[in-house]
Formats: sequence, C-alpha cells, structure tokens
Amino acid sequence: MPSFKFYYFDFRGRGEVIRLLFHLAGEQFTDERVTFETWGALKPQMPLGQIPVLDIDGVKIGQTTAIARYLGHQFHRAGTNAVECARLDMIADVIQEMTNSSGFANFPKVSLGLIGGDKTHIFKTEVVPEIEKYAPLVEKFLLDNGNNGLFQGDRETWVDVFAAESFAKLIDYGSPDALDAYPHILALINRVFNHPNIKSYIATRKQTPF
Ligand SMILES: N[C@@H](CCC(=O)N[C@@H](CS)C(=O)NCC(=O)O)C(=O)O
Repeated sequence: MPSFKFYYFDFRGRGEVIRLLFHLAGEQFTDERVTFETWGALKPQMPLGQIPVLDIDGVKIGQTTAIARYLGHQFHRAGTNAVECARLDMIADVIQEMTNSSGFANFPKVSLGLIGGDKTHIFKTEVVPEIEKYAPLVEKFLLDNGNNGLFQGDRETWVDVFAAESFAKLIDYGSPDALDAYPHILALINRVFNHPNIKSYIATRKQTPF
C-alpha cells in the first residue's frame, strides 16, 4: 500500500469524504489538518492551489472526486465494470454539480463564520432550492438499484460515501428535516453511516462547524 498524506482544513467540508473512505477501508493515512494561518505558505505547493489534496508516495492529487474515485478503485469500492463505473461517475458528477451550484456558495462560509449572514435564512432561500433540484434525481438513481440504500449492487462504493456525506451535512448543519421528502437518500445516509468502520470513526471524530 502506498504512503498517504491527506491535506484539508480542520472541518468536514469537501474533505471529509476522503477521511471516511480511509476509515471504511481500515487503511492508514496522515490526516494533515491545515489551519488558515499555515494555508498561505502551503497553497503554492498544491497542484491546483486548493485543497483537498492527497499525496500518494509523493505525488499530489487535487479535486475531491478525483481523489475519492482513486480511493474507490484502490480499496475495491468502485463499479465492477466500465459501465457501472460510468454510471457511478454520472451520479458523483450530479452531486458535485449541486455542491458547486451558486445556491451552495454562501452557506459553508456563513457556517464557518468566514462571512456574516443569517445561516437559517441562507439555508432556506439559497440551499433548499438546489436540494429540490438535485435530490429527486439522486432519489431515482437509488430506486433504480432496488431500494437497498446504495446506488450500485449491494456493497458500499465511493459514490455512496460521497453522496451520504454530501447530503448528511445538509441535515447536520442546515436543518434536521432538510431531506424528509427524500426517503431513499435518508436510507443511503443511514446505511453508509452505520457501516461499523464508519460508525466508530464518527462516534469519536471532532465536532466542527461545517
Ligand atoms: N473543485 C475543487 C474545489 C476545492 C476548493 O474549493 N477548495 C477550497 C476549500 S473547500 C480551498 O482550497 N480554498 C482555499 C483557496 O482557494 O485558497 C474540489 O472539489 O476539490
């Protein structure tokens, strides 16, 4: 197994999916939690000037989904053929599109205290419309796999973990009822977060504001 060092800020944000994939696989990694004070010096060393970044035996990889997809293949948490992989990529891209949408821009910054604003109002007026746009698509992908809480087959893939973490943050930091209209996404979160390896990590992980 390569030597892994993972760079991200000291909160869940975009980076937690990577930590979850390591814990799911039970594989060792250095969880380098970058502070805002040290980020300025580190930024030029990152391939895209941003984090998350995973250093794999000295090779730095950026972009959350590229890292998560790599770990999915490395840890046998991917599709079992090219078509399954393509379908999972499609679902991951939809979720990444939601995360990158304009409605999602302010909420993390307000939650982290980086900008001012009424967190509840911003969630309701900016984030909820994006949930209403994207969550029904994700519901359908889950139903297509037979309503077992996963997108593909009967074993958690990297996309299940990516989706569960992306949506769970909306409940944890937005509103407890944010996904009540989407029972299949709730089942996905429930299934992924109750995997014993993930459950034990979550039980002891640091609480962060996003
Ligand atoms: N498309 C990238 C976006 C990465 C990104 O926006 N990273 C932010 C933190 S969540 C960052 O590095 N901000 C500091 C900066 O841009 O200087 C991904 O999905 O990984």
